[in-house]
Parts: sequence; C-alpha cells; structure tokens
Amino acid sequence: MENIITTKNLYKQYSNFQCIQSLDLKVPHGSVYGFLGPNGAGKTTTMKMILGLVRPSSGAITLFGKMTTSKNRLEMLSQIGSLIESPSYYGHLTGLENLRIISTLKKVPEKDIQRVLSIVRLEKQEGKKVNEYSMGMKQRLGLAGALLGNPKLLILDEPTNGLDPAGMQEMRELICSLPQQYGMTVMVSSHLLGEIDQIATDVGIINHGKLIFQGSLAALHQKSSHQIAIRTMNNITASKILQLQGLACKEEQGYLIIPALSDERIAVFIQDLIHKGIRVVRIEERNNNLEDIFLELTGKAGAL
Ligand SMILES: Nc1ncnc2c1ncn2[C@@H]1O[C@H](COP(=O)(O)OP(=O)(O)OP(=O)(O)O)[C@@H](O)[C@H]1O
Repeated sequence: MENIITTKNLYKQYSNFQCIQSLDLKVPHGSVYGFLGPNGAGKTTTMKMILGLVRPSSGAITLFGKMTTSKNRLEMLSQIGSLIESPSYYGHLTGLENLRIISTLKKVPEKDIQRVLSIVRLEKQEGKKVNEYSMGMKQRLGLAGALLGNPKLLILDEPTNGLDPAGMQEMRELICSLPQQYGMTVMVSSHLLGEIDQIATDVGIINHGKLIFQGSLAALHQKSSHQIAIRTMNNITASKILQLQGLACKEEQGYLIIPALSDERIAVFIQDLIHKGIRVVRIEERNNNLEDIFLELTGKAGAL
C-alpha cells in the first residue's frame, strides 16, 4: 500500500461557505506528512473529515487502501490515533489515571500504558495530577493517549501550539521518531513553515480550502528559486553596469540580488564589474526559504 490516506475530490460546505474544495490528498506510508496552511485554511476540518468527526459534503476518503464507509469506519478508526485541537483530560486525576480511562475506552490492555508513557517520557510524572502538569507535559500526555493501542496512523492537529521553544523541540523530535521506531505514518498540521521544514518528509499546502502544493519536502525545496547576492564597494554604479548588461537587479541590505545564472555568465559579469573599477567584496548563492516559496505559491504576503 503506497498511500495510507487518499482523499478524492473532497468537498465540505458550511451553509453558504465553501470550506474545502476538490481536495485530493495523498499521504504516503511511513511519512511524516506536514499539512501546512494559514489559520482558517481548512486543516482541522480536513483532519476531522478523515477521522469521521465531520461529514464531507462530497468526495471519498480511502484509509489503509480501503474506501471508508459507515460500516467499516469504526474498524479503521481503531488503527488511528489522533490529537485534534487541545487534548481533553481530567485535571484532578493523574496522568496514569487519565491513560487508564483512555485504554478502557479504546479497549487496549493496561500494559500498553507504560509503553506510551515511556515514548513520551512521562513515566516519572505518571502519579502527578494533570492540573499540575506544564503545558508541554499535558500535550505529551495527549500524544500518549493517541499512541495507546499502537496505531498505524497518527493524526495530530497543531501539536506544538501553546508550547515554549523547548517543548516544541521535544514534540518535534518525538514526532520524527515515530515512523522510524514504530513504523507509523504521521499526518501533522501546522501554520509554521519552519516547523514543517524540520519534521516533514512530505508536504501538503492548503490555502482557502484548496491544495496548492503536494509532494516531498525535497520537491518543495526544488521549487525554490536560487539567487546570487553580490556586494561591492559601489553598489549604485555596479547596479547600473549590471542593468546595462540586461540583468534585472535589486538592492537588499547592501547586496545586489540577481537571478541565478550559469557559472560562466556570472564569471563574465563579475569580470566586467572589475574591469570597470568596481571592487567586488562578496558573492553568495541564496536559496529562498519555505516562507518565500509559500508566498510565491499563494501570491500573498503575511499569509501565515
Ligand atoms: N462548524 C463550522 N461551521 C461553519 N464554519 C466552520 C465550522 N468549522 C470551521 N468553519 C470555518 O471553516 C474554515 C476552516 O476552519 P478550520 O478550523 O478547518 O481551519 P484551520 O486551517 O484548521 O485553521 P486554524 O489553524 O485556525 O485552526 C474557517 O473559516 C472556519 O471559520
């Protein structure tokens, strides 16, 4: 089975608001699939549709190679762990007691509790009341609950929301370890480009309910346009010389930015600058980061 989740022509309409349109997702087996999009793009709604918590207006959802129907949904859900919005827990009970309740609901043997506590590194705090947990510990407890029963697929909605930088890093490391160590596929949503860049193997970018990119993280990076940054002792004259050569060039923080060209053409331009008495002090190659790529894809600044 190549894809763990496939959606075909998925739509969700809320009264007169088209929330999700023509969504064709492909979440590869063993991937960490980063589902990226600005607030309100439709990430939570999509995840809820996959989990059977929201009914699609139309379209099909295939999980583990089987089309979901009302008959097989429960069986499929038993193989999925999820953390949608903030985890729910009983604050006056301990972490262990909370996990006991989930294990009973999921019909998972109690011995699995120690395994998941150790994965999320909460063994030492299992006897503490959840009201006394930090935000990061609560989030890890939520993940532990999702991991009970060793699901094949984990669906996590913005799992680092509200965490401090150390908590975020810990959660990211945990997520990255799951496919390698436990053979899981993880679909994780975020509005943080840098976060997806750090953890995902595959990416789906959604904006206004439509998928605007889907593929490997490497393929996304390949979309990045390279640029050459040149710093000289006289950028004003240098920019005129480059423009006379027909080269589009803009100045940014003391550097002249030109499109990436072949080494040969760059060498010719630099030689020309030097011949005309311009002292060149820096030449650097620059890649657009994911934020630039997102802006290129959506054509919108400040979208995330
Ligand atoms: N039950 C509902 N009824 C009407 N509109 C809804 C409902 N649920 C979500 N929406 C709308 O659908 C759009 C997408 O919401 P959704 O929560 O899926 O986005 P999101 O990408 O998860 O955003 P966020 O990062 O803010 O959680 C929003 O405009 C939201 O207001």
